[in-house]
Amino acid sequence: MEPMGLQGSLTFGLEGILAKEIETLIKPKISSTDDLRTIDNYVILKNHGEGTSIIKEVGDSLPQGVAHDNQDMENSCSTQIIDGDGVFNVSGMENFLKAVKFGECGLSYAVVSIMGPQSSGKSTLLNHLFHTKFREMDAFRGRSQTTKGIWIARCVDIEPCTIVLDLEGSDGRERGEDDTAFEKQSALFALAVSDIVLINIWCHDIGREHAANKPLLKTVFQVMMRLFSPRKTTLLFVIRDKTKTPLENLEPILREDIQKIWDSVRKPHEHKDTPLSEFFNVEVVALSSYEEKEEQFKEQVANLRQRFFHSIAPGGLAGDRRGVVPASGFSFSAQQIWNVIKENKDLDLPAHKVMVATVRCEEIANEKISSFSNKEEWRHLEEAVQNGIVPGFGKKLSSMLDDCLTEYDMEAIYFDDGVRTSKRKQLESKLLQLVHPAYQSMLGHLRSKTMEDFRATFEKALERGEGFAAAVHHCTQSLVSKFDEGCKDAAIAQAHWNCSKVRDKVWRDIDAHVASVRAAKLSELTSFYEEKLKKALAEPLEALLDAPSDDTWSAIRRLLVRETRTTVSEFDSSLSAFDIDQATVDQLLAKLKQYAKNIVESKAKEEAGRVLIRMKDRFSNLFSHDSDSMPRMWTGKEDIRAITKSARLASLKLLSVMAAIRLDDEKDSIESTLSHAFMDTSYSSANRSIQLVDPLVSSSWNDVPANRTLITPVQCKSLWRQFNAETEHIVAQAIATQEANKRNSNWLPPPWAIVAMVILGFNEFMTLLRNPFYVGVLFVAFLLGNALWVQLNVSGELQRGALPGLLSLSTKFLPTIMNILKKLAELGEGQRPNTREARRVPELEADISMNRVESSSISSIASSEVTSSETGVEHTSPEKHTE
Ligand SMILES: Nc1nc2c(ncn2[C@@H]2O[C@H](COP(=O)(O)OP(=O)(O)OP(=O)(O)O)[C@@H](O)[C@H]2O)c(=O)[nH]1
Repeated sequence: MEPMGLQGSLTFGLEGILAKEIETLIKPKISSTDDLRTIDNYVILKNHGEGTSIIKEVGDSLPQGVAHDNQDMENSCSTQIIDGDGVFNVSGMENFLKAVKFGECGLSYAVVSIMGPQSSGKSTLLNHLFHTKFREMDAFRGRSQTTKGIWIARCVDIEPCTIVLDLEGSDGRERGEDDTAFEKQSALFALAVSDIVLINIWCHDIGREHAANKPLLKTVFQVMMRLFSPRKTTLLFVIRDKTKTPLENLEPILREDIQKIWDSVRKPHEHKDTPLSEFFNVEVVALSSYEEKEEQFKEQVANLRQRFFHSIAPGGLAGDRRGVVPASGFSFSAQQIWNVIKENKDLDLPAHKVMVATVRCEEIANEKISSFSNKEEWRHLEEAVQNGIVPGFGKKLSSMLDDCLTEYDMEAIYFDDGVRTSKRKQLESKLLQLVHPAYQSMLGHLRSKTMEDFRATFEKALERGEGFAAAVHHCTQSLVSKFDEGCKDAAIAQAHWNCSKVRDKVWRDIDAHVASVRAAKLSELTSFYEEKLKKALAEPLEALLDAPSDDTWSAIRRLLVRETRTTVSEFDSSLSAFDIDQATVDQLLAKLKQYAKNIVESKAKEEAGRVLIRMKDRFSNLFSHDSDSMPRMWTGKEDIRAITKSARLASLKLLSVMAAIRLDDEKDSIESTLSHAFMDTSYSSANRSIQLVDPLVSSSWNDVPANRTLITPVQCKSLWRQFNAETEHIVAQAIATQEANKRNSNWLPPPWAIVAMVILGFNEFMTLLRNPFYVGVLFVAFLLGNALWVQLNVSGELQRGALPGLLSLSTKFLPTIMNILKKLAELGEGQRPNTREARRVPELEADISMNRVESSSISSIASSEVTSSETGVEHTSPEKHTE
């Protein structure tokens, strides 16, 4: 089955012999598309009976010729690299080199080229010598030019890899004497790139004055002078159609011809005396005619072929070659050489070599960068490092970079040392530039992880109760050393990057965090001690300011100093755990001290706002109670004026105490000013008329600064006025009560009633006086009445008022009567024992006389009684009484 579309691809663009060949040779042999495959840009027809063939170059114009090969495609294929118009086929050249895997050869390759007159059997020789398939002229068509431009092919089965250039034949008419002639350009090109140059000459031309090969040789030698540094090329003269004259005879003649041509060539000054051997190794070989003695020809060619094996080894055909361009740079080198030749410039091969090395190393380096960035392993690593810390980051990346650099080294190994090294450095730096963001993100992760860990560890350490400074030190040390380890792990061997900047940032982060925690803790601590101080001061202060006196401010000062000292000392010792500088400590302590003062001041201000109530309370208290804190009874004996004055004085003192804050123990004249103004009546009245000199008409005290003033003079004045107004009614009430009591306590009838009673009751009075019984009864009644008066405290009770006095007396009357009767009864009882005692005296005397009689009989009992008395038992024994 003939594949659809294949027909088109085979015939498309094919022309001339090629089309004919395909039509006749290939097409009939294609049975399936399986016969087609591609190598790089070539469509290959395989296994069609005569080997493998390139049938089309994909995406490029069809080459002008395609060779058929009996071997595998990789072994040989021919390509036109420079066409007849001198255009370099760049893609053709590169595709060819790729197809024959030339780039992998390093320096282990040889380049052979062939020059010679047109139709002198060059292609025939190459095809037999190297098993290439250059197009040969059809012998039956006659001699005409078949090879146009320069063709390239790989010599089959020759090691090392040898490629051969087939040059367009010289036309024998010395076309173009100038350097721009294609013949000279191609000869220079062949000399510049080849290690061995075959020069085809007809045997019959040897020794002839006008031989066809003479212009060619002249050209070769002339252009050789344009190479600054010759490559020591081997010129292998191939004598074609040798006659019966032996080579031994021909060779000297030929060498003589060559020498003559060499001598005749105009040389630059520096090469004036340079021998031919300095530039060339001249070898000569003779071959029989291919047309007439084909077998001999083949045999001789086969022998010659042997000389191309290992031609670059010392002693080989190209053993002396110099300045070889590495195979991977060959294509570029050839292109550049051709460009220089086309521009008609001299060829500086060493400089050219450096240039090739520069370009090729650059290309290799770029390839390596691009292959590195597309590498799966690198992509994974780059992605992973975006998300977090990658353990072994440095090691992995270093190894990847190392691999990349090693690949570069391997590919660029044959290029100029200096160039290679400098390009390697560039490659390394570009690679490092490429991986630097990943390294930075790795450090970034390390930094944030370190900070995260530090926060957690530090918090735990503080929770455990570790001292602040100690916790900071230990956590910082451990985490910074962890960070350092992380940096070491992330370090890229090729980079020698310094992570000290990030390390500094970590330190700064830690410092900032520590500072913020320290500030929070200090604020907590300060609040704690402030609260403590507040608690310690508030209640005593309230108590002190509740009852202001002369001693109030000194007591407050003592309280303030004591509590401040205690709290500040505790605060100071707590601060020592924070390891902060002394200036800050002093500042904090000063702040706490100031806070204590502020508490006092604010409390004092608060109390100063209530001063009027306090003054009134104090006045009311002092006015209504006596010195024993007993409520006053306004009986009439009290000096209300004096009491009022004293109470006002006390209230005035309270006002003067509360008028200013006195924490500095400085004396002031507030009290004297106030008492002078309010209590000194003469002063007050005098000044009422001279308002201008009133010291209280001012918003500040003379000797007290404004910040310590709680109540200004003018406020004092207003307060005092209000105080007087609001306490006046108390005094008035007291005076009224006193008057009322005075009236109530006067119980005697008026004098006129007493006189009337005396006059009218004189007779009854006299009657009573004349009757002794009445006198006795009256006396007893007086005594009883007097006792009752005293017991009932009638006068005292009545002082409280008539009705309450009578009520009180009525309740006390009966118990008092009972009390009096009881006392009288007890009095009676108390006199009775004396009577009994009197009666007991004669009885005792009788007993004593009786006891004297019985004394002897009871002496024994007495002794026992004495014993008992010695034991300390107190009693009244008969013997004691006897004694
Ligand atoms: N007399 C003689 N003719 C030969 C020899 N080898 C080849 N030929 C013939 O010379 C003719 C030209 O052969 P090619 O190999 O095409 O010659 P060429 O030098 O490559 O030709 P151009 O590429 O056109 O310069 C052909 O007809 C060959 O048969 C030889 O050794 N002696």
